[in-house]
This record gives sequence, structure tokens and C-alpha cells, in this order.
Amino acid sequence: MTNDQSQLLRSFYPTFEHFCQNTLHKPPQQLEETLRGLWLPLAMQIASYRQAQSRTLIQGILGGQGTGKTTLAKILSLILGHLGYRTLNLSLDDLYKTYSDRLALQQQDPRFIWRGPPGTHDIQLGLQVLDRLRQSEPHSPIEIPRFDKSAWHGAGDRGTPEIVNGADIVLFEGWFVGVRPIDPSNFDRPPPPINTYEDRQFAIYMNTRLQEYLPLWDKLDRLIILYPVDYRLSQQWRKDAEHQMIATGKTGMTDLQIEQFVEYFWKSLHPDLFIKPLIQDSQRVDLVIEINCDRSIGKIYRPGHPS
Ligand SMILES: Nc1ncnc2c1ncn2[C@@H]1O[C@H](COP(=O)(O)OP(=O)(O)OP(=O)(O)O)[C@@H](O)[C@H]1O
Ligand SMILES: O=C(O)[C@H](O)CO
Repeated sequence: MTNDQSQLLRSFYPTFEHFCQNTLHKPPQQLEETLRGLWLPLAMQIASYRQAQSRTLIQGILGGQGTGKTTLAKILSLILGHLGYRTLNLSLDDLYKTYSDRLALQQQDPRFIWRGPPGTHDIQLGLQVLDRLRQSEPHSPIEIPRFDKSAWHGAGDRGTPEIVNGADIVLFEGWFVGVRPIDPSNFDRPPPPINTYEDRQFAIYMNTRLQEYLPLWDKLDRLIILYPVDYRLSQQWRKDAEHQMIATGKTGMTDLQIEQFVEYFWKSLHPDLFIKPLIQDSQRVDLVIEINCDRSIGKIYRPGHPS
């Protein structure tokens, strides 16, 4: 640990303790290693990238469902705030089409059974928001869309927007932020749960819809990946998050609904087909963070340098 990191650790520690107790509901000692080994150095790295450019930095965070993107963005934003940077967290989920627009979409194409896959987001809205954040004058208010996952019994809807006066750093996270279309030959023998003819057709279609998101990914200055040792861990982690939400008194999905929901995501953009190649892609990805089964941090490396 460098001197700067040790100093930051000391001054930030009370906020970290509060975060562990109130957000993660875990004893701080359990997360101290993650704080030292990942959160503090990563925040300092992001701060240095911001310093090296003259406008808002857009830091992408890619990771499957429940891999901890929101949590990572929250703690990074606390550390960066502590360092004096105005940091805004934006999720791909915040760009979902409204509930009624998604119902209309489903009527046109019944394969859009849930929110989530390419086609269910308002890309223009995302472009507008990111452009405004990138160009913002110090005091011009910007409306940030916010998605409420508990609305409509867990189907979710756009909630009240947040008004901000610009940001120095934007942490833009999502389950396919930065993910690009792949060669259609990958669907000749797709992995489960892409099992039936219809599954394959849907996966091929989703790959084409991904093209529409590329202008959004062009706004990213950097991209990090949260990469679980096994993508199937998403099932349990996504359930944990929903249970936590329900425990706060909100409505949410049942376990069975979550299982189908997560499987639907795998059918639309399978992690092995879409995320695995990115962990080798040093042109598009800056850092890979492996997540172990117990949620501890595994290897952290630049793409293509796993040891
Ligand atoms: N480092 C961590 N240690 C322990 N638990 C964690 C950690 N990170 C996240 N969690 C827990 O895992 C669950 C999922 O985390 P989170 O909501 O941050 O994931 P996500 O990737 O944003 O999910 P989604 O794609 O569904 O939005 C939550 O219950 C959260 O409290
Ligand atoms: O809840 C959702 O919409 C998915 O988990 C993606 O974040």
C-alpha cells in the first residue's frame, strides 16, 4: 500500500464502516481486504484518469446480474466524493423504457417477456444524458432518469428523475455495458440454456439489436469488467439482491421468477459468448476483476494478462 493509500484508508474508514453496516449488512472486518485490495486503489486510479482529461470521465462497469456493479459503483462514488470529485452513478437499468412502452413492445414481439435484453432500453435518452454530462457547464441542471425495480410488482418502471448539476466522474454500470455484437457463427452450436430452435433465433436477433447500443458505448472513456468465476453464480446473487429489496418493505420477484428472469438474460446475451471474449480484449477493456464464489475478489488484471 502506498502512503497516499494508507492516508486515504484512515480518513475514509468511518464512511466505509457505515457503508458495510448499512448497505451491505456485513461486518467491516469482512470487507477490509476488498477495501485495501480493490476499492481504494481502483478509486485512486479512476481519479487519476479524470485528472488526465479536461471533461467528465465516463467509467463503464460491466458485469452479469448480481455481480455487484451497483455496490461497487456506490462505494467508489463514496471514496471519490471523499477525494473531492462529484461522482454520479448511472445504471443501464435507469435507461429502461417505461413500463407502458415495454408492454407495447411485448405486444409487437411477445419474445420480450421481461425487461432486460437489447431493445428494452431508451438509447436516445441515454445518449442525451451522457452527452449533457460530458458537456455540462458547472451549474446547468441535468435530469437523470431513475428506474424503480419494485414498481408493478417487480416488473419495474421509470421513477422520479434526479436533478444534478453536472459531475466530474460518471460510473455507468450495467449487465451489458460495452458488450458488442459477435460473429453469428457463434450461434451454430450455442451453450445452454439456448436449447431450442426458437432460443437460437432469439439469440441471433438479440445480437443484431446490440448494434443499436454501440453509439452509447462510444461515450465510455474506460471499461472494467466484474467477472465471476462461474457466470451461473448470478442466480443466487440476484436472488440475494431481491430478498434485500423485499426486506425493506418493497415488492419484488419470487425466487422462481428470478430464476426464469436470469435464464432469459442468458438466452439473450450469453455470458460465455459475449463477456468471455472481452476479458481478452485489451483494446476495449482496461481491467478485469474476478469475483469468487464467496464474493471475495480474485485476480485483478489487464485483459490478456491473467497472472
Ligand atoms: N463485495 C460484496 N460483498 C458482499 N456482498 C455483496 C458485494 N457486492 C454486492 N453484494 C451483494 O450482492 C447482491 C447484488 O449486488 P448488486 O445489486 O450490487 O449487483 P448488480 O451487479 O448491480 O446487480 P443487477 O445486475 O441485478 O443490477 C446484493 O445483495 C449486494 O448487497
Ligand atoms: O433487474 C434487472 O433489470 C437486471 O438484473 C439487470 O440489472
